[in-house]
Amino acid sequence: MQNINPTKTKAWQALTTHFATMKYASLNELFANDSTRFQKFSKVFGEDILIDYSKNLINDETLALLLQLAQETELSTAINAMFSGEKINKTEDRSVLHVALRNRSNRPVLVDSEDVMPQVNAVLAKMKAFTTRVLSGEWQGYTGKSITDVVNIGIGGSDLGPLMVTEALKPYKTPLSMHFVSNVDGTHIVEVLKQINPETTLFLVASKTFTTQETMTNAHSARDWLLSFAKEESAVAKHFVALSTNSREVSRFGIDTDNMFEFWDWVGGRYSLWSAIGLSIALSIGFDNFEALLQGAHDMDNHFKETPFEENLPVILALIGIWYNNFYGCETEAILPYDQYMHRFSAYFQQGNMESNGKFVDRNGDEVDYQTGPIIWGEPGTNGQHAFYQLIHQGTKMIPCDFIAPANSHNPLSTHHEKLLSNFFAQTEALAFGKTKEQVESEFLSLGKPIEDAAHIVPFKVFKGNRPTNSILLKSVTPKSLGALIALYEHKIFTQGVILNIFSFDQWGVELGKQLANKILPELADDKEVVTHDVSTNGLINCYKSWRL
Ligand SMILES: O=P(O)(O)OC[C@H]1O[C@H](O)[C@H](O)[C@@H](O)[C@@H]1O
Repeated sequence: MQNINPTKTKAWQALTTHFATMKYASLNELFANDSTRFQKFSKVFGEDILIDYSKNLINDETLALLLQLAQETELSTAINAMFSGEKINKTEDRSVLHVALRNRSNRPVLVDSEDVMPQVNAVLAKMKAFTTRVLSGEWQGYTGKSITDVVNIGIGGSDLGPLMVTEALKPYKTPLSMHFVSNVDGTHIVEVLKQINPETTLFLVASKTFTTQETMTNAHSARDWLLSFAKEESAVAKHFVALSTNSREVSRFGIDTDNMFEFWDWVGGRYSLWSAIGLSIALSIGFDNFEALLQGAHDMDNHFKETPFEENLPVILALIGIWYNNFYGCETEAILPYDQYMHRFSAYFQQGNMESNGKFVDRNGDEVDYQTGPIIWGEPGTNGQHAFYQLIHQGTKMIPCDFIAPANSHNPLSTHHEKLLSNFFAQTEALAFGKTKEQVESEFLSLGKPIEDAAHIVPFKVFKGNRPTNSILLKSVTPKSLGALIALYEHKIFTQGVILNIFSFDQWGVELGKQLANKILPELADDKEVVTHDVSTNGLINCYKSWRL
């Protein structure tokens, strides 16, 4: 795989020239001039996900040039390298194989000449057996009672994925009550402990490294809490399991490695919900549904691996993202699910995307002179409409948005879903086509008001439109369709990382803060004035010391 600077490709130069015209393009005109635009720029995945990317500031030439960019930056080679287990995470010397975790075809996947599928399947079998024991009531706590509550203790990828999926798939809930503790702020665990009974609670300590400060602190507090009731160290084995790659640290914590569900260094934290880290998902929705989630992702993996780029959905979405990020200069992208159950979806991909592609050094180790990953944000609709959509519609920044909605609600209550979807359809229409001065004026006239009386207000009611969106309509949110949707976004991020010539699977950017916090922590142990930092940091620490009770 070569490390190609995308800005030095022929396609990039051609895109720069093309952009000089396209920056004046109008969605109104693009639609008016091509009645086949929806057919051309939308695709159905499987039979239950429609992706409409026609409301983007693109034409045939834009896509052709972007596809050429993917060719010139050797995207196919990179895709093959990932799927075949090459160590494409070069800065950590690791393969990137979350796709192996959901490889339902069991095609061999080699890491250092060894097929990883037997290990993957063994852990899945262990997760299945465990889930069955917990759900059947056979797994019992220290007083012989069955489990009613599960607390996942983890942070980052060991929290966001399982939390997002268990929320998104709540309609498939087993009787177990799920809780998630991530923040080292004691409030998080204290509030969860108030809701649970030590005799019937199972703690899943979810940490790839098993050294993460927040998770270890919360896990120790949970263990102390349990032992304050159970009194016997042996209770720990009945109430704690570990999801990790680090068996040594798991044993040191006091969890029997029989109660450990293993995964491997070739699973990135933010791509780990498919691994043992997904145990909370399996307990929350049952193992068959967890397998359906894997299947959905596997179907998307096959699509990504085998489909020509011009039909390849993750590739198309990635290229459109690059068009806005690197040519229009858009700094952010919003993900807006019109599904209350998916309320953590944008938070999940905030980590997925920003931790993967928020890099300023390219694969040669040189500083880039172009934009890398965008800022990802979002909230569920229609709440966002009543909060920040004003700026999306009439602000001075272009914010490409993904609108996601299910055609069928799990809660078809009176007209709620039609109302929700009418907003979903209306918003992308309004963003694309806007409302002209003439339209505003004719609205006044139709109310019988003289236009002179309204003139002062007209400019404020104009919507310039031309604001790009993708619409993703799912038949319904099921384990399988959600699996495919998550994998779609994962591969979009991968594609952008390859084209932008950065390493998407490390996260060195989180280290410095951790390092400094480790230095500061012992300085907080006493009341002595701190003078070892810059004056601002010293001032803050010393003020804290003087205020603390
Ligand atoms: O699973 P763990 O090893 O506890 O790591 C939890 C998280 O911490 C780190 O700071 C990384 O930025 C994340 O990618 C990771 O998911």
